[in-house]
Amino acid sequence: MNKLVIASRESKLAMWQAEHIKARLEALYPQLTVEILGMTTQGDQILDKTLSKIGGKGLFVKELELALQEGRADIAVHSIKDVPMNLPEGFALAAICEREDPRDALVSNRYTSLHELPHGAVVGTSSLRRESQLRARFPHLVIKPLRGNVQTRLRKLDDGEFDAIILAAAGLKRLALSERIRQELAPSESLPAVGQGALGIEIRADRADLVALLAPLNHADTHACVSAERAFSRVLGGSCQIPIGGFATITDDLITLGGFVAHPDGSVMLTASASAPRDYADALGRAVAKKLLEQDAAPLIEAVIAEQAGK
Ligand SMILES: NCc1[nH]cc(CCC(=O)O)c1CC(=O)O
Repeated sequence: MNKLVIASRESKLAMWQAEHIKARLEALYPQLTVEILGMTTQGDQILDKTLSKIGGKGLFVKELELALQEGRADIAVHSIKDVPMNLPEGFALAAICEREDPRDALVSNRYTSLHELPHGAVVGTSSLRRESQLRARFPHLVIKPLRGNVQTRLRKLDDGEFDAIILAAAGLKRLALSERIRQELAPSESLPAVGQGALGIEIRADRADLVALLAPLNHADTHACVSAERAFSRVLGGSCQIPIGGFATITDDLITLGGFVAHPDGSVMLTASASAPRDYADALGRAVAKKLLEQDAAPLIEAVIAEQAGK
């Protein structure tokens, strides 16, 4: 193989990620030419509705998968956070790359921490996960929807529409915008989204030729943690239609996974955690999900989905 095409969304962050993978592949394989095919997805076009109402994460990956299907591209680079827990038939994740900072970050032009935000302060986020955790701890804040790519969200903050916004630290760091971060939120304050901060490389499942080529991009520890998180979310039907978070760390080959599901208003917050050896990542994810189901997560999730559909 002497030429490889990467399918990517066209946002600055997605392009940074694609360029990053291109540079890594070219360093590994000096004879390989890597091109980037930028494309707009439905998720990028529909900005007036929250993701949970327009069909969720799949909208960011479908067009890229079509390019793989039709042979216009060989691999697709995604924020793994945006990749549905179940890939469509015929696709596979060939690598999960080393995680950037997994935390959520507070960005504001006036306040330097969540605790400083006064009664009635307006915080922008369209993530039900971020919203539920904020409302549970800070019921005096007003949460308003905020969509668009990272630059769009920062512009809306700077235009004065919000007192603060919450973004993933990883996206800001990759775009060299870390100076915008006022506070990194510890996982105990804002449990990250499943897969947050990690990149996933998707291929057509029949492209066995790519598996060995991409193997050096896989990061074993990140892969183990993200597998546990995704197995957890998969059991609970995780998507951006429900407030759900899952975050795993690994030390000495032992993975520790914490997860939650909640009501968007923060009135109910079910949490669970467990540890397991690295070879049992999927089983660990399922076990933590089972602990939540034992706390009656299923009727909560059902009620939340029904409420969201009615909005
Ligand atoms: N939902 C959009 C999205 N998908 C991936 C990232 C960047 C961080 C990452 O790689 O997880 C973001 C932006 C954000 O949540 O602030």
